[in-house]
Amino acid sequence: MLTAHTVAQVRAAEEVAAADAGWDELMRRAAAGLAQHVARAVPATETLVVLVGPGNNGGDALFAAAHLCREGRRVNLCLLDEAKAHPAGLAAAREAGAQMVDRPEGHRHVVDAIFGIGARPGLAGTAAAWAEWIERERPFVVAVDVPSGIGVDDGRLDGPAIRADLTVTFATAKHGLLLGPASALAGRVEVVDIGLDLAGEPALEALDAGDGARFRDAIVPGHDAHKYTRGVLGVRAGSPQYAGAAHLCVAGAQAGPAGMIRFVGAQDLARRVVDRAPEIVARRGRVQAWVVGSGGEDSPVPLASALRDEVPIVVDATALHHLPQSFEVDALLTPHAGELAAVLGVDREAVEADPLRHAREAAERYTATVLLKGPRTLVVAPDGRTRVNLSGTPWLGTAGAGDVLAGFIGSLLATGLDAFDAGSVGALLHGLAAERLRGPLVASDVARELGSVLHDFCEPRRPGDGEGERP
Ligand SMILES: NC(=O)C1=CN([C@@H]2O[C@H](COP(=O)(O)OP(=O)(O)OC[C@H]3O[C@@H](n4cnc5c(N)ncnc54)[C@H](OP(=O)(O)O)[C@@H]3O)[C@@H](O)[C@H]2O)[C@@H](O)CC1
Ligand SMILES: [K+]
Repeated sequence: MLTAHTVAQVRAAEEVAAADAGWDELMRRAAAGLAQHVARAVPATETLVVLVGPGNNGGDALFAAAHLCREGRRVNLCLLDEAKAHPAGLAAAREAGAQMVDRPEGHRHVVDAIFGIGARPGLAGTAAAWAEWIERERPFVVAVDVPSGIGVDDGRLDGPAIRADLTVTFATAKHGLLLGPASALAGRVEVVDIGLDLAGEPALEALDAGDGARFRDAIVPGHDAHKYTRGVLGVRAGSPQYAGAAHLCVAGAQAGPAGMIRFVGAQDLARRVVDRAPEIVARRGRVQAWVVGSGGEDSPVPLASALRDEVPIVVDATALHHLPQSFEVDALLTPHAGELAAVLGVDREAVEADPLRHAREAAERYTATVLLKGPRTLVVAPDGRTRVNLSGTPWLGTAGAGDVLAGFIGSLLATGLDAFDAGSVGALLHGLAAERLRGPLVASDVARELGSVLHDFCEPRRPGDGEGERP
């Protein structure tokens, strides 16, 4: 799992660590970690150019340059302002053999240490010209801590910024590496431990494929499990106009861990669902969770009726039009930006400009977890805990993908995960399924892939497992 914190949180933790270890030691750790990552990512035969700004971000990179020179690498330095470059770092890099150059042009490998967490968004002057050169020539770029020029805390872009292939960030990721338009400039994110203690601080989290162990016990059936102990999911989705949504929501649910699915809907639709998926029980009865709304009729009845069961619920699509004032069960709302805008009575553009704030507002207002779909899906609990989903590809922007997601999350909910975990695990695996399929893809493909993605998440191969044991 990747975690991200705000600049204020990082600064406060740095003060504490520096009081103990000293500022020079923190920079030494940052530089050593940075040098290691650069050495791994860039072939030893290539000449690097380091773009050095006026602050400690430049200092980190200058000490890293000294490391790399001592390992026999060729490193050139391009200073934004020689008078302001970190003096000790500059001396160390030059003594180790780094050469000064006037411009980065001609290099294919770049270290961006213009600005770090001390920066305002947007680059100007020479730094902006460097960003434009990178945009044009697309050398391989390693950003130090953050790509220079991004809004570090909000992921905002306000003018030119550096586009990186790899960001080597210190202590924790920063919000702008995971959220908003800036997140598209971060590339792969690697975290270097410099000894800051952020353990008690609320964090923005991003689950990854390696996090299955913490959910395995809740998801994988034990040896004595039967269909009812695994959880029963009720699905109330689809309508005469959107019969496909019922099939896709059910397909997503069937890929999940619940033991049984009940489908509730008009007789004709229910018959068609059972024709395609004979495992489905088209009869009311007890359920451990509900999914309501995907492609469903636009009426208050389905949600109100499901809420009477007092079990956790996924509220999707048309059901979002009929929200109660506040939820008393563990609820997950799954809007996209337009739907969330309608829920909050604001413009879609406002939600797109600041998705996190709006998702938090809705979560608090309705006492529900909000899963805001988008290029970086957010999952926000009513108490403010927040996860961002980093998996997926743009091919996932396809009709019916949301119906599959709602069904799949419903199944996770029925099996016992809470809305926050079910939403974030569901979004992660849905995205991983799309990554495996590459593209173009359709929503049914995603539903078919999800079962095996869930299996690998919960029971990854261990070293020593025979190849080819599993299909
Ligand atoms: N503290 C620590 O212990 C550790 C810190 N570490 C490292 O330090 C980094 C933070 O360093 P930092 O605070 O010196 O800020 P940094 O981003 O390098 O530069 C700020 C300078 O840039 C200027 N400036 C900003 N924006 C601008 C703009 N748009 N256009 C033009 N100028 C702009 C700004 O000017 P000012 O706003 O003050 O006028 C100021 O002079 C952090 O990211 C990490 O890499 C690690 O070593 C671990 C230990
Ligand atoms: K940087």
